[in-house]
Amino acid sequence: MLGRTTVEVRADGVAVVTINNPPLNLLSVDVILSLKESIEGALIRDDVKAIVVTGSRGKFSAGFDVTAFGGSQGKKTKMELGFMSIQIVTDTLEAARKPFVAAIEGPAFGGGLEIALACHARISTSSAQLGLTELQYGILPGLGGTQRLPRLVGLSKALEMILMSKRVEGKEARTLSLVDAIAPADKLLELACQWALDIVECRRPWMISLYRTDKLETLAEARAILNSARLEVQRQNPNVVHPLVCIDVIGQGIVSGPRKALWKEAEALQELRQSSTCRSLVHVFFAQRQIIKIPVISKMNLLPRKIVKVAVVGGGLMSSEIATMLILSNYQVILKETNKKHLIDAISRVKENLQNRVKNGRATQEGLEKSLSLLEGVLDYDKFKDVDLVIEAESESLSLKQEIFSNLEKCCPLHCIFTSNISTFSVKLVGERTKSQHRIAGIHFFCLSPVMPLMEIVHTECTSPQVIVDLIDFGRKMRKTPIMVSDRKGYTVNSMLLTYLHVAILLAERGVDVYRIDQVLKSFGMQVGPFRMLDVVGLQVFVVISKKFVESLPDRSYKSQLIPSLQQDNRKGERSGKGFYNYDNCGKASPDPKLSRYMKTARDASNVTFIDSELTKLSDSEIVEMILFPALNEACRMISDGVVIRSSDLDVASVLGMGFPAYRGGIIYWSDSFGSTYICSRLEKWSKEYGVFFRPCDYIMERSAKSISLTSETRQAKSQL
Ligand SMILES: C[C@H](O)CC(=O)SCCNC(=O)CCNC(=O)[C@H](O)C(C)(C)COP(=O)(O)OP(=O)(O)OC[C@H]1O[C@@H](n2cnc3c(N)ncnc32)[C@H](O)[C@@H]1OP(=O)(O)O
Repeated sequence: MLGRTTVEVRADGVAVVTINNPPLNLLSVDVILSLKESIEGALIRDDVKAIVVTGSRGKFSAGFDVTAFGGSQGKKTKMELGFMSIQIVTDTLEAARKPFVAAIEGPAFGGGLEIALACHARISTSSAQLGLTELQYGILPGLGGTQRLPRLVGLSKALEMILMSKRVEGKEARTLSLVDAIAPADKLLELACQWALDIVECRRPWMISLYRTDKLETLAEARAILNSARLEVQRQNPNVVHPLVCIDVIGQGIVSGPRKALWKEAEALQELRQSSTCRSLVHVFFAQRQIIKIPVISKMNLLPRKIVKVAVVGGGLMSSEIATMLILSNYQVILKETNKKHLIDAISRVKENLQNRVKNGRATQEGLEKSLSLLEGVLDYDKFKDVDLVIEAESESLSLKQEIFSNLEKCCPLHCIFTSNISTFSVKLVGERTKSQHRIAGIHFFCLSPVMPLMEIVHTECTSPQVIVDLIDFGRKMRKTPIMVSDRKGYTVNSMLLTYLHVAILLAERGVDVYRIDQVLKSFGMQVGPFRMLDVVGLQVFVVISKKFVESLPDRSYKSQLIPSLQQDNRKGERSGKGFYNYDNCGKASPDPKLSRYMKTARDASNVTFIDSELTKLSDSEIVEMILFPALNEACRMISDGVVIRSSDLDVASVLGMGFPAYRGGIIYWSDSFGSTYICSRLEKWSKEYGVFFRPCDYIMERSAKSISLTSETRQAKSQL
């Protein structure tokens, strides 16, 4: 269907071409063809002196509809190479004999921003969002962005923005010279039209981004910058090619001229959009958008209630981290402890967290003071009468938690939501002694929560839809991705993670080198290997969470003395300077040759009398399978138990909560590259050799028997939502 742009010619001779494909004005071949038609129409009209391009309803354009990318779907929109980028954007728009100005409000991402880059000037609002986000989908900017952005903001900045899919706000874009002026939303169109007329009257320069050189570094500098960018992406992401391809295309423009490079960009886009990396990343993108959709509740059209004041109960490490996140998200926070010294310690930790942000340039001293002014420490419940949300983060004692919830019911207003930052108990059990079950839920921030983008919302069968809507909104305001899980003793995403860590310990105890395991998993694409992860999380935290897991699910966990033996020697992980690795003053990790000593102690304690030569001979891919299939097994249990709403939620959870590589699509999606039969047979084999820990769950066995993939939704999930 064509006709996704409109044209209005104003009395002053400016034609306003509006991209009109709500809600986000996404681009498609049809929209681009309609844009071409509108532009050509305006160019041949004698009464049109200049053209302003904008988007309808306060949104410039969020770029191409990414469903057009990735494998077979991508082929549907295959068209003549370079048609959109060269024929339309470059030769029709940028080369036009009338000036074009982009008026940008809201999102201008990917192809949307690329259209704006080809205009002769750009005006935006200060809160507009601009970015070339294509690499996040395994492709590269395909409408000339690889050539125009470096020419507008300089090569270094452009590389940073493109390689990291970085989004900037209008005001930052102005300082980068990405936009020429900032205007308030209600004056944006007026200023853009005036600017366009000023270009006609030669009062402002007519800039063609593609041929600008004033911001480009010298050739020698450019080569050095490109080389270091190549090394960095190879170091960070050795398994994907699209960042390197993108750097090459940018480099070609600088060395051989932008026109030639536009062709190379078009060719590269054509190829990359059909890659499995693109398919996986597009899957993760949509899975992430799906995750907050709860079919039953969506139909109720409930609006989230405003949460202003949040109380955090408990003064431990986790509480300080939660309080820090809350004040950084501008919530008023009460931090409650029972003991004055603990309260002072907790507040000091919050201050320390904030000071670290100032030290590493992520916040200013003024910002620190503003954040701290939102925090109040208390020793009783007097100030709880107007809190909207309580997050209980006390130590893992059921009776203590139950007592706190009973007190909350007495001291908080009726609308207040009670949550527990739970990891090992059922939320229902925690709230059992109250009559407020409808407003009780779990919120699970993960270890190292300020950097972990995942937040679990644990609902019971009594949690009200309104509370769920409120908590999803709360999570998003905290810039977390909320995943809804049903009450299952807290072992949701953690059960995947713990299984992953337990099997790594099992292999290490039976002779596979710890550092090899880490290196293999890192090469596979995990953010960090399991042992490095244990050090980062802290061995004590692992022991506390793991203990309950082992107690409740002895068949699905592996008991080892490895970690206790390290702890006995004061090796507690990165924070203590030693764990599985040694850490220098800058936190750099290096392997420790003395580790074998602890291995021996652990082996003796577990009665593992010999090093398993079969295991020491495992290939890299076998190590990956042996460590990740049990986690996948756990994920499948969650699907069949209805803990999550849909299997793709666990793909997101594995990426954001475990550090699973997004370019493999998440743990369930990845399983399709093996098939259920292979996975089941491997688990069965290991189960015979190394114990029930590896036994495949019914879900995998059933699917294997029928040769059905683990991702296909043949059975209605049993989620309560
Ligand atoms: C050739 C070119 O160089 C290639 C490109 O242009 S690649 C595309 C670049 N564009 C992007 O990266 C933008 C991605 N989108 C976003 O970041 C966010 O959607 C946004 C910040 C623009 C808006 O966020 P928000 O208001 O929260 O809305 P959000 O829920 O994310 O999106 C609304 C709907 O649009 C969909 N959507 C958003 N961007 C989309 C895209 N680029 N393609 C397809 N669908 C998209 C979402 O899936 C969602 O669909 P649903 O309602 O059916 O679930």
